[in-house]
Amino acid sequence: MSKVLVSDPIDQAGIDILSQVATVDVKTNLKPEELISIIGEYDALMIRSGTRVTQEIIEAGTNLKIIGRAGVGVDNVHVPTATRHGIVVVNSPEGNTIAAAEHAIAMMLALSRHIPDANASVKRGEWDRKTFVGTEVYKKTLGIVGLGKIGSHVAAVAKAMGMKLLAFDPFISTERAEQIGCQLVDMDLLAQQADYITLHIPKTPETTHLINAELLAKMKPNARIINCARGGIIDEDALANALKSGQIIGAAIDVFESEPLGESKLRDIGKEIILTPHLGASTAEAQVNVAIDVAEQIRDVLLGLPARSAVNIPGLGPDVLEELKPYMQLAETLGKLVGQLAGGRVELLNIRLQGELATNTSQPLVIASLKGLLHQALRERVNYVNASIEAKERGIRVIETRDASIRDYSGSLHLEATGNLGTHAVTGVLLGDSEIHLTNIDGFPINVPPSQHMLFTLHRDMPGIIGKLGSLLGSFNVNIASMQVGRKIVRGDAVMTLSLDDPLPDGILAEIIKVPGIRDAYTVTL
Ligand SMILES: NC(=O)C1=CN([C@@H]2O[C@H](COP(=O)(O)OP(=O)(O)OC[C@H]3O[C@@H](n4cnc5c(N)ncnc54)[C@H](O)[C@@H]3O)[C@@H](O)[C@H]2O)C=CC1
Ligand SMILES: O=C(O)CCC(=O)C(=O)O
Repeated sequence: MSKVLVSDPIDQAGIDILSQVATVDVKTNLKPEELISIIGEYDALMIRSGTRVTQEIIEAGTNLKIIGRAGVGVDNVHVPTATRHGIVVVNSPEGNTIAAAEHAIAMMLALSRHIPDANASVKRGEWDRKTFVGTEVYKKTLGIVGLGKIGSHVAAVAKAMGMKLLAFDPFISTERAEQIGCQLVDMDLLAQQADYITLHIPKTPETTHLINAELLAKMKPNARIINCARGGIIDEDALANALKSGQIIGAAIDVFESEPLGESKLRDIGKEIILTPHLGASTAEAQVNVAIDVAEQIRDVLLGLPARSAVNIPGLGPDVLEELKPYMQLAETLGKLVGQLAGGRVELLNIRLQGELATNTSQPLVIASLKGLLHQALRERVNYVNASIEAKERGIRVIETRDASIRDYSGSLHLEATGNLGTHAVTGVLLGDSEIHLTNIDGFPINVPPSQHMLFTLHRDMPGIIGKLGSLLGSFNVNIASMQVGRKIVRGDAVMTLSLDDPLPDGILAEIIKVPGIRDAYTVTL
């Protein structure tokens, strides 16, 4: 049975799902060296934001197949190292969207009405109504930095509260922003015009210290800033100075450059600042959502299925994945087949999406084809995560083409591999929803389902040849499950496809090639 380590607190709903397929150990608050010393035992690691999954931890996780982040941000996982080692990294892109958006709104209102300090003062026994006069958000301008999932929900709620919305997000179209009711502006204009700024962007080299002394200086003197995205997007020293000097009047911060927050100038600021300990996702609902979302993906990957929200496998949204899963299986099978037919070192893989398949996204099919192609060389070391990198490192060029006009089946996939030993091509289709059929080998039409052990011969179509091959296989005690000949013209060249019950014994291929009329023979294990 597989083993999963859960190293941050996650909802029981997630543990229950993992327990269906694995032994689950929950060990929280581990020091990095403790994690390094035990991670080698585990097939999967499930975390929240508390565990930093460093390069060293990943390298020590020699059995790891998947790291699941129960949340959005994967900045606490060294994703390039995971990718390099073929480890899938998954997250829950939407499970805590509402929670984080509502926290940002709560922070904005709490700042505007001084709720934390008013509450503390009443609890101290005071009744001070003058100090805590607030401001309304109605008709004020909210500048949203990052108009993704959380930013968009913040926009919807803020609009309903009567706020004017500006947004800065270089990766979103004006039309999309308008749909959400936001005017897209550049960062400087947003800083100059907003009464409130709320951050909903990932931490990247471009966004690190995006809010710095220079930008804070451009903000209105009565402006407030909210960060429920990631620590480090705001320069904390610059923010502390801007608040102390009265350059801006308020900040509400949920995420910090270093967490848990240690010594910090931010702690010394009074009622102008609200600090929460990374609570954006901490709602009962969000924790159930992210735990289920990520646990299901870990379960699937441990069962050999692809994950729906892998951050290091591009282009696999849940809908796309559901539709393409059977085609990925087809691509992988064809990749294995053409790789073994080509033998030797493959230098070029041509992938053609045909018929209805031509309208689909190709990236997952390319990845699955490469995974199949490299299987012979790398076995279980190659997976959906590292197939593209491994192919690149081996100098395999990939050319993708589409031909919607090929209509012999509703959709088919054609792979052609060229290597130091020649070129081979295979075509396959799905019958029904998921039954794979091979429809062409090296230009010869066939119609056979793939099987674990297969033999292909290139021969002259002439009487007696099938019988001779059958007797030869029988003399080696190899049982033929099915056989089919594909030819273009009668008595011309032909391909024989045999499904065998057993693997071919060593040395038999050389004997097969000696049969008069047989020019070549290939054995394939799928
Ligand atoms: N405080 C907490 O507990 C939580 C924090 N988060 C954080 O909130 C942030 C936003 O999450 P989502 O909305 O789910 O992500 P998302 O991916 O849906 O949206 C992010 C948006 O930022 C934009 N963006 C990227 N680089 C940018 C740049 N340089 N300048 C301006 N915009 C840029 C993108 O185009 C995208 O629209 C993430 O950092 C995530 O980790 C998410 C959940 C909980
Ligand atoms: O796990 C948490 O509570 C933090 C969530 C978060 O920051 C995220 O999902 O990006």
